[in-house]
Amino acid sequence: MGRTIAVTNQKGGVGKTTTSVNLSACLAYLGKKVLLIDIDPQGNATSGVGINKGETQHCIYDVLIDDEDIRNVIKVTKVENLSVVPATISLAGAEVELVSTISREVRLKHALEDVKDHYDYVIIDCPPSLGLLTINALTAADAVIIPVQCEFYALEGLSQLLSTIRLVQKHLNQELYIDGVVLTMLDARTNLGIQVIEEVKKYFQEKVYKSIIPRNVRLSEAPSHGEPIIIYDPKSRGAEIYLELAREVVKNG
Ligand SMILES: Nc1ncnc2c1ncn2[C@@H]1O[C@H](COP(=O)(O)OP(=O)(O)OP(=O)(O)O)[C@@H](O)[C@H]1O
Ligand SMILES: [Mg+2]
Repeated sequence: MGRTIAVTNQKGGVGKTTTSVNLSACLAYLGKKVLLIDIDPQGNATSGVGINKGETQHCIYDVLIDDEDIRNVIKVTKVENLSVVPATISLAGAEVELVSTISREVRLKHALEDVKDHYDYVIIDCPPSLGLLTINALTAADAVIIPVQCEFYALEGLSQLLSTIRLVQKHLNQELYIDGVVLTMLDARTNLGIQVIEEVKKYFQEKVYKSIIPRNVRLSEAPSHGEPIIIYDPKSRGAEIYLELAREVVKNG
């Protein structure tokens, strides 16, 4: 049976999308069948795997709000084994529209029931908020990956995220667990980065992945070419480290 993993942190710009796209592509590279779900109205994961948002008719919005069959929304990507459920700007309205919708927290979970078992991994790229879109992701997921940026305010907001996860566990998804915390954008030249690593390890202990993602220019360039790093520059440090992370995730189950 496949595993569904939500990549989440309500803090903006910590590496959620970079991790979702590249972890998905690396899992696919390892021979796993992967479905990447973009549930962020910014649609960065969608364009990050080479899907043109302007030419996308249906997106995750139609699934969540209009009960469109998710199978009609899935698109194949140029990465073998990797498909995507795209997001477009129309999703921006969903957060408000969901409020008055029946079973508003379980819409994604129900939509995935038909397709989940066709994939080894379903990876969900969450928006930078703890609203209903993220709640849908946490309710549909088996596990959570939390990217934490190696910078001064790294731990800020994490207690709010953890209490949201606990609330979801209590009321919506008892089985939800944290697969791991991934440290991102490490600048190894600074002491600050090392301090943050120690602090995060003290807090999350063995939940911190051994693969720590360094700042890598190739990782920041790849999205503008619509390619995950494993395609854009497979020999780069960014590709190596996301492949290592993918192996850790596979080892976890
Ligand atoms: N390891 C890295 N090295 C260099 N640049 C990176 C790295 N990880 C992410 N970036 C860049 O940092 C920016 C933010 O990353 P990303 O979009 O993945 O964060 P996010 O958490 O998804 O943001 P948002 O909260 O807006 O969805 C992007 O421009 C991305 O290209
Ligand atoms: Mg993002």
